Amino acid sequence: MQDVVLQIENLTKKFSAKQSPGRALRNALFPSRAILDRSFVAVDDVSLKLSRGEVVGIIGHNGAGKSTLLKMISGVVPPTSGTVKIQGRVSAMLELGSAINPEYSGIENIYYYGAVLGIDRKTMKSLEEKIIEFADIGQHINRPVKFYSSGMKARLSFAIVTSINPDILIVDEILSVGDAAFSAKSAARMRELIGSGAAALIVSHSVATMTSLCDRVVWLDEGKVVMNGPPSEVITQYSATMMMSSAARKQHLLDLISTDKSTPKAAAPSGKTEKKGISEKEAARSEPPPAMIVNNGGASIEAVEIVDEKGRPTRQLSSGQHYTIKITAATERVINDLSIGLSIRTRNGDVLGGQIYKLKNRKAPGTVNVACSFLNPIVTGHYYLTCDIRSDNRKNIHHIIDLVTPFTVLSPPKNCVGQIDFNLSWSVENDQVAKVS
Ligand SMILES: Nc1ncnc2c1ncn2[C@@H]1O[C@H](COP(=O)(O)OP(=O)(O)OP(=O)(O)O)[C@@H](O)[C@H]1O
Repeated sequence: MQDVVLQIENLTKKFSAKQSPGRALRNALFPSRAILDRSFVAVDDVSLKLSRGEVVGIIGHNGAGKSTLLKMISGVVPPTSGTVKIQGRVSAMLELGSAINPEYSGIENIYYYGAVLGIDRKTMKSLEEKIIEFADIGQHINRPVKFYSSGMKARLSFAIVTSINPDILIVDEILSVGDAAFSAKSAARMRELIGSGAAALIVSHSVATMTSLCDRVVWLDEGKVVMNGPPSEVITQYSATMMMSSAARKQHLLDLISTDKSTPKAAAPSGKTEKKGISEKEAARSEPPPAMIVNNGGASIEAVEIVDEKGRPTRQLSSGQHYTIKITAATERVINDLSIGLSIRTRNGDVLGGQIYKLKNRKAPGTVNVACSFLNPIVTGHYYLTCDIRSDNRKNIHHIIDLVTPFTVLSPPKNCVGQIDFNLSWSVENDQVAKVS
């Protein structure tokens, strides 16, 4: 297929676990009981295709092999076996700041990073102004990068790697490093590149990034592809394993890997997925699926949505405005002492706040619509809702849905720091001016 810009086949990376000096001495003293070096497989027989105009996300727990895979594709780490075929120019932003020289200034790094990407000085000179404008770090551009914050490094690196109009853009966890405004700007720049025919491979731990940017998501675990398919399906399964015990998780992953190999839809995911006339990316952006964690039956959360003051569903909130979270719950039988729990979670999974609402005893099965209104105190950022329904003084869990209804708060600048506007009321109580004699 001529649109394929990246094709990797059976890619494997083995690292050999280094012997510690203590182990070497022990082995020399007791050769019959020597513990030999064991090689460790970081990426295990991965095959993948990437076509023009496609954004593929890679998710997986820490140590799953995501970065090693990107490094092999970028040519930084040689594979142990397998092949990588690339059509066109690759521009990679790997571990934050890894291609940046900390002793050089931002400007000098434009040329240094350019050289790493194989771009000559003259071309980088013509891009310098554009890069500085996108990075938008003011006078810091003239200071050595060793004094930069991680957000500044991300801004500079992203500005450089996207300036050269690559055919394949490879980005490792950048979009969660910068602030909300920079994340939005980076996402827009990425869409612009994709619109002009590039393809992108991104690693992120952010479910929001995956659902809003990607056409397809590849889930890696212990170096193996567990699933490769539409973001909604992969993220739902991935999120579901998060709360499982390690034994249950292992079994679940084995089931998924075997299903993935035998299911053509999941195993051969090249090209875009269409869903009722709109792309999966659009579908996921407008209505991300619930990531179900626990479903013990009896009662369930059927829907969670945020509406503005006029009752319009929204995912773009502003600080200081009134919103209502509408929850639809259903009960299958008579259950007393039912309560609904609602919390707002950050993109890292931390709970920003939440509350429990006790429902009146229900005499028959049915549906109940609950609304909770609030004056939004959040200033900026990306968030999710987690909602549950429980009984018996919260001890009996019927249903938990996690990481649903992602929303963004982008408010006009105020004199606030942090995520919450406490709406502080300031006054001067005593202002004595020393008399000048
Ligand atoms: N140079 C190396 N030598 C030995 N082991 C390595 C090396 N690089 C990575 N590994 C190991 O390979 C495995 C995969 O690492 P990798 O960085 O690719 O994971 P990851 O999915 O990107 O993790 P994270 O989400 O934490 O960044 C890990 O167990 C890591 O310790």
